[in-house]
Amino acid sequence: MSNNDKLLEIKNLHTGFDIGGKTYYAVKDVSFDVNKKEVVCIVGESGCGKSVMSLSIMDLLPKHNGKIDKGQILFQGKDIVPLTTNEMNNIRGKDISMIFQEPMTALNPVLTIGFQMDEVLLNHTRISKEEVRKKSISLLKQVGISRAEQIVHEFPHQLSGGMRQRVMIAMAIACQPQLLIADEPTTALDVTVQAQILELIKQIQEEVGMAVMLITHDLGVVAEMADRVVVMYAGQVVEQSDVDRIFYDPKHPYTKALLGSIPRLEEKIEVLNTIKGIVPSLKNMPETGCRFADRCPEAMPECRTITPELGETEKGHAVRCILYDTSRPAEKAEVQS
Ligand SMILES: Nc1ncnc2c1ncn2[C@@H]1O[C@H](COP(=O)(O)OP(=O)(O)OP(=O)(O)O)[C@@H](O)[C@H]1O
Repeated sequence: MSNNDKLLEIKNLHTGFDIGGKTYYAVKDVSFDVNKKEVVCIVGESGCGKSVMSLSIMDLLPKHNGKIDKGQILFQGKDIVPLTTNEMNNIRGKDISMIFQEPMTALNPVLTIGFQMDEVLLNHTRISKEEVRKKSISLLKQVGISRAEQIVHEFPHQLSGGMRQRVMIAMAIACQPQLLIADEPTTALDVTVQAQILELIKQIQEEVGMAVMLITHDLGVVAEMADRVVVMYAGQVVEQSDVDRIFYDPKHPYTKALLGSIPRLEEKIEVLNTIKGIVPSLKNMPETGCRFADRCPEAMPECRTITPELGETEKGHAVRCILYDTSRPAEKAEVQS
């Protein structure tokens, strides 16, 4: 992979929240890349820092207590962390777009769909008002809305959840972004509609040639969509690799536990496997040792004293676990087999 293929490079990102005068990190030392035209899925349970990480990229952190403390976010080779609000407004919606779990919260309830669609194009392009409306209608058609000419005059509440998500996708792709960030885009939808929306994202990703960073806790979605997978736990990347190796050769005990909690059709299950315990809250994050140790079936005493680093086990496959830390003495390496 050459440097020219890299679209987004997140390097040692630390995003913290000020709570009672102390900074607590929801994202701690996160590094990964998204290459041009690829789909990278970010997985992990609720509270692992997936949303905070994507809001950091978009400069949409809550201003009153959230901030990037350290690290870089290179977009097309340029660090976007130091950019001003105005400079970020130019990038957001044009080069990087985002769709959220609940489109109703992202759409303005008192403005028509057409008005909101037109606004995106008017903000980022120089085409005339008539052209803008034509383009809005054609974008709505592109996302599978056949009554586009009528829909532009309707308000968000007049549409179903699936239709609203289609509108959000149309708005997100209006300016042909290089990167679409989709944060749990189907969680609020019925199962059949979920499949249609994922299919639509995949189809548009291929048509437009954009990269997609898809945040999900659903490994079925990952299997369907991902080229590469980044597994997050408690604000850190614990494993990343191409999708096949995540499913067929997972290394980190957390990844294995996530995979173990997927119900399989061929197995008669009495009790659904779940991962025991919960993701620690920001205030209860262990300062040293592995953050997963308390829930890890493979934990050893050293896991509570040695803080693991993310290291490559083979090219393109990185794991944050002392079982796979090749820089450690040989006796540890034996545990791997
Ligand atoms: N504004 C905030 N102030 C303080 N803590 C916050 C804030 N927003 C998020 N957090 C905390 O940051 C951590 C990571 O949250 P985040 O929403 O990124 O998790 P997530 O993996 O996206 O989960 P979900 O799938 O539920 O969205 C959590 O412990 C959360 O409580």
